Amino acid sequence: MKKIEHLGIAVHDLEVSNALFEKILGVPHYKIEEVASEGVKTSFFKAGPNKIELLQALDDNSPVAKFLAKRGEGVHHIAFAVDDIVAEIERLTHEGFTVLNKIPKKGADNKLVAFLHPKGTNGVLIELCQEDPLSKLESRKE
Ligand SMILES: CC[C@H](C(=O)O)C(=O)SCCNC(=O)CCNC(=O)[C@H](O)C(C)(C)COP(=O)(O)OP(=O)(O)OC[C@H]1O[C@@H](n2cnc3c(N)ncnc32)[C@H](O)[C@@H]1OP(=O)(O)O
Ligand SMILES: [Co+2]
Repeated sequence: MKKIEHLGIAVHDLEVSNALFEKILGVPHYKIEEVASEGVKTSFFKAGPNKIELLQALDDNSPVAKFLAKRGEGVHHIAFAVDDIVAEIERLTHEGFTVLNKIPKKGADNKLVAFLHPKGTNGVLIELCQEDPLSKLESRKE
């Protein structure tokens, strides 16, 4: 694990929470992105070298909707940056952690992501994030 890549915070209303976190952090969000495959709409802030990801559920089937219904708004996950997400998935699986998706999936902000079940991580949902090499190619095409 290289560093904390972002802190994910589940919110009911992205617009309301964008305004709140702009006040808290003193900077505007730099990106809003929907990740339909995860059932989330995200908003990103930079706080110095750190990143905050606000997450609103797109529908009731979203994992964030279930989290909000059960626990309300709050810290949802911690994401770590990794150089090689496939190797990390293999390493953590070998260590006995439950990796929720053995194949990395497309995340927000040009990342490939995977998640560890919180049951095996002291109740903290852990996300692994690797820069998506394809996103560099896509940005060159633009
Ligand atoms: C990818 C876009 C973006 C990015 O950064 O790129 C994201 O970060 S998307 C984030 C949203 N996506 C996910 O969270 C995917 C991984 N999460 C899941 O697969 C589920 O949420 C899962 C498996 C963690 C829980 O789903 P389940 O259907 O089992 O819900 P339950 O309410 O029954 O939960 C079971 C058990 O886990 C506890 N739980 C659930 N969510 C969390 C959480 N975020 N942090 C800590 N603990 C969590 C829940 O309380 C239940 O425990 P119990 O003791 O039984 O109450
Ligand atoms: Co995240």
